[in-house]
Amino acid sequence: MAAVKPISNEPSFRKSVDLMFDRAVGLMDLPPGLKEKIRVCNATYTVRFGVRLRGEIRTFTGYRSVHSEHMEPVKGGIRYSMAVNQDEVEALAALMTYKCALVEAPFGGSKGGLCIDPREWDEHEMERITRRFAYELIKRDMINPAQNVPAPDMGTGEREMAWIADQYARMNTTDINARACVTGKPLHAGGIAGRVEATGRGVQYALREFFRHPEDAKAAGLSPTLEGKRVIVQGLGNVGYHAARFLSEEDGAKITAVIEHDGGLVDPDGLDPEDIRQWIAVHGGVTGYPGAQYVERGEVLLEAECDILIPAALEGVINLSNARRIRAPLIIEAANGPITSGADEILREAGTVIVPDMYANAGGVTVSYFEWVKNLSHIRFGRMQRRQEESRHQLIVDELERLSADQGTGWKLSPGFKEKYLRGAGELELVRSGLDDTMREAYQSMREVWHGREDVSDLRVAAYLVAIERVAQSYKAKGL
Ligand SMILES: NC(=O)c1ccc[n+]([C@@H]2O[C@H](COP(=O)([O-])OP(=O)(O)OC[C@H]3O[C@@H](n4cnc5c(N)ncnc54)[C@H](O)[C@@H]3O)[C@@H](O)[C@H]2O)c1
Repeated sequence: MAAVKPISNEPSFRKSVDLMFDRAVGLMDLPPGLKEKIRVCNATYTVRFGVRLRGEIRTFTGYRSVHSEHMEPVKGGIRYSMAVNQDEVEALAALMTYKCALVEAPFGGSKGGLCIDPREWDEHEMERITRRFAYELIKRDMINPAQNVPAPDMGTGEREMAWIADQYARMNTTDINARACVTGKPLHAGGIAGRVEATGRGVQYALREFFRHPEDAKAAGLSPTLEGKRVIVQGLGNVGYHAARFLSEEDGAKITAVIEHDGGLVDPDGLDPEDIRQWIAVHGGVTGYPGAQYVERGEVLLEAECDILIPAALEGVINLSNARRIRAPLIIEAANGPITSGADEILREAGTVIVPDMYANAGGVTVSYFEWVKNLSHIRFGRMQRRQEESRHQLIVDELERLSADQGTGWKLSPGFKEKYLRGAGELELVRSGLDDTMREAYQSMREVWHGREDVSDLRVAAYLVAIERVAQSYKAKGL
C-alpha cells in the first residue's frame, strides 16, 4: 500500500511549512528582513558517496540541512528512507527550529537524510553505509557536539546513533565531549534512560495536558478525559507504537484502528499495540494479523470515525484529496508535517482541533537535550541531584516512620514505601518529570496565545507565534 499522495497542485512539504509560517508571521510586528531571515534555510549540504557492497560500488545520496543557527549546536534527526530529498530535509529542519524554540531546548534547527531502503541491507552493510555517511558529515563539522548534533528519525534508531558516535570518536580522539556529538544512543554508549520512547511519551503528555483543560476538550466537542477515547494511529514505528501503548495501558484510551504500510487493522473493542508490534517484527507488516479485521487500503482508516487521530508515520498523508472526509474532531500530529497547508485550512474551517507537530512530537528533542547535557557534564544524570534529594527525602521518610511506629496515630506505612519513595530520584524519573514539565509549559505558552488573542483561532498559529518570537529575540540579541 502506498501512502496517500498529496494531489499534484499542492505545494511541496517545504512550501507547506513556509505557508504555515507566513500565516503566523503575518500577525507579527517584526522587520520584514528579520521575518525572511527566520524563514529561509541557511544551508543544505548534499553528499554522494560510494560504498563497496556485494562486489560492486554503490552510490548513496545524503543531506544535512541547517535551517537556523540562532543557537548552536543545531539539532535534528537523521532519516533513512527512499523518499528523502532536499525539499523534505529543509522542511524538517525548519520544523526543528520552531520546535526547539517552542519547548525552549537551546538549539537551532537541522535535519539530515539518506536515500536508502534500510530493509534492503543487512546489519553489517548498514553499519558500513552509516559510518561512511557519518564520516562525510563529521569531516565538514556537520556532526559535532558544539555545532550539529543529530538524533534518530524515521528508519534510524539507537543502533545507527551508536555507530555515528563511535565514528566521531575515532575521528576526534582528543575530544572529551565526543559522546555529545549525537543523541538517541543506547544507554551503554552514553544514552539516557527514556530516550527511545520519549517522542511517544511526549505525545501522551501532550494529550494529557490538552484534556486537563475542559474548554480545550470542548473546542473539539470531547469530554475532558482520555479514558475510553477511540484512537486511530497511523504508523506503529517508534513514535506511534509508544504513543499507542502508553495511551491504552496508562490512560484507558482504546486503539480502535492501526494503519501500517501494508494495510490497516480495526477492532472497535481496542487493539493491543504490543501484540501487533511483535507481529510486525516477525512478518514485516500487519497483513495476516489474526486478532483484528484487516483493511487492505489502510489509508481509508484515516477517515474512520474516532475521537483522536494520531498520524505517526509520514508527511502529507492528510491533504486536499482526503481532508474533507476526515471525521476525527481532534488530530495530534505525532509525525512531522502529516497535514498539508491546504488540508489544514479545510480542517480548521470544519472545526477540527489540531495539536501541531512542532509541539506534539517535541518529546524526542527534549530528552535529547537531557542526553546532550548528561554527556557534556560527564556525570550520570541524576547522580548529583540524587544525593541532595535523598537527604531531603530521608528526613520525610524518617518522620513518617516515626509517626507510623507511634501506636497513637492509628496508621502504618505500607511495605516497600520507603524503597519506592527513595528510588524516585533516579535517571528515568528525572527524565520523565523533566519531559512532563516541558510539555506542560510549552502547552501553556501556546494556549495563552490561542485563547488570549482575537486574531488567533488555532493551536498551530499560536505555536508558530511563540516559536518565531523566541527565535527573533535570539537574533536580535545577537545584534542581527
Ligand atoms: N523518532 C523520533 O524520536 C521522532 C521525533 C520527532 C518526530 N518524529 C517523526 O515521527 C514520524 C515517525 O517517525 P518514527 O521514528 O516513529 O519512524 P519509524 O521508522 O520508527 O516508524 C514509521 C512507521 O510508519 C510505518 N509506515 C511507513 N509507511 C507507511 C504508510 N504509507 N502508511 C502507514 N504507515 C507507514 C512504518 O512501517 C513504520 O512502522 C516521522 O514523521 C518523524 O519525523 C520522530
